[in-house]
Amino acid sequence: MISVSEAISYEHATGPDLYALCQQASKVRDEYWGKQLTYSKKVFIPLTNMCRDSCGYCTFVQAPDSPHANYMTPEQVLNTAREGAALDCKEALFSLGERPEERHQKARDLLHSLGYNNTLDYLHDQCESVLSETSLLPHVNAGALSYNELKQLKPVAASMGMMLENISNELLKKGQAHHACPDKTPKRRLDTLEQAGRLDIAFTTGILIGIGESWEERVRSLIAIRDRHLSYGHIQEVIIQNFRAKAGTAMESYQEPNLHDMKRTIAIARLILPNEISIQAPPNLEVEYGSYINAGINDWGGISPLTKDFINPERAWPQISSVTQACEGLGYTLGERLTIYGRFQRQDNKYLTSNLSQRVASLVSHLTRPSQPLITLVNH
Ligand SMILES: O=c1nc2n(C[C@H](O)[C@H](O)[C@H](O)CO)c3cc(O)ccc3cc-2c(=O)[nH]1
Ligand SMILES: C[C@H]1O[C@@H](n2cnc3c(N)ncnc32)[C@H](O)[C@@H]1O
Ligand code: MET
Ligand code: SF4
Repeated sequence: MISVSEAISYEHATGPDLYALCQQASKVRDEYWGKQLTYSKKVFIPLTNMCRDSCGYCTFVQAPDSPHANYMTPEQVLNTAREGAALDCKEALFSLGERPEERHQKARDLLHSLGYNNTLDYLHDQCESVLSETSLLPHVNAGALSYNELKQLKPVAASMGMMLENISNELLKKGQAHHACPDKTPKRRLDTLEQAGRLDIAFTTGILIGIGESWEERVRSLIAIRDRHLSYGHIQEVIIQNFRAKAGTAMESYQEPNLHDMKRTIAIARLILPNEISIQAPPNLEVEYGSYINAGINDWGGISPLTKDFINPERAWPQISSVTQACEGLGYTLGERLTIYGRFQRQDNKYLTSNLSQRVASLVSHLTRPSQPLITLVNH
């Protein structure tokens, strides 16, 4: 494992130094994960786009006076899930704004008309409905949650997630990405990781890069994730996500991270985090996403044949056949996985309630196998 000071020393690595770093990370990936990359075939369910936070980079959030500010109805949720199931999707990704009812009257009114006082109760029931009415497995990405909230959701979600974003307190200051965002304080985000660990929830997290943090803060954020995992063993994947500047946001003119920065961060993540944690980077936020492979990723995250990426709606998903080609060109195969990784799926284990465990087991047999048989060269 790489030391903190060595990781920090790679801040400006380019040329041969960056190449060597990526080679080292790829070797570690190949030894643990082999020559197969994965993705999860999913539908996106943006349950509500209202939020009490206002992150400087976000276009997902809608102000309450916007005609687009809404909650999806139970019918819309089920229709999306059913259409996804018909297209062979296995995951329903619930992604939503945080506690909008604590700030906006409109959110309270809409929730009341749906019969609820609280977004997370509504989320719980919509996950339950997807579970009982379709074959999809819910994955919940609802931001920072308390112990009791996570506990309430665990029986209706196969896995959950929340991007740590970054542990930098500097980002909370005026003019910075997380100013006046109560759910983006490093304290609340780290506490969510901790509570998910106590509850044995297979958990996805990650860092958003290029939002005003320093390289050292990026490294320290990865170490903070590693430390929570070393206590509980519950982190299944870490997403390295590149900030994309969006028109109309506070950060519309902010510099986006470049490909070198992404590769450097992916490679450092692979070397900092324990091998069993999957390293994921999205293929729709970078034209040259194929070069993430040689930096050490083993997963592309969710890809949808039906719904757009509502968080980055201007960035279309590549065709799955294109991702397959990118993998094969570098000697890798592409295979489908479930939202909960294999390591957490064993029957009767602590990560899944028994009904979820059965659902997971039956879906495993329907996964699309890798694109082509692996040809192994044997050295005598
Ligand atoms: O399509 C997206 N999927 C996102 N996903 C879903 C991801 O692509 C996978 O579907 C799941 O992680 C399942 O492994 C997230 C999941 C999390 O738990 C936390 C953050 C994200 C962020 C995104 C995102 O920006 N866009
Ligand atoms: C769900 C996740 O989406 C990410 N997210 C939100 N806005 C952007 C953006 N402009 N660019 C890239 N990622 C973004 C955040 O990391 C959030 O936690
Ligand atoms: N609001 C949650 C978060 O920021 C999830 C969706 S972000 C568009 O973590
Ligand atoms: S990124 Fe998430 S928490 Fe921040 S404003 Fe958007 S929806 Fe809200």
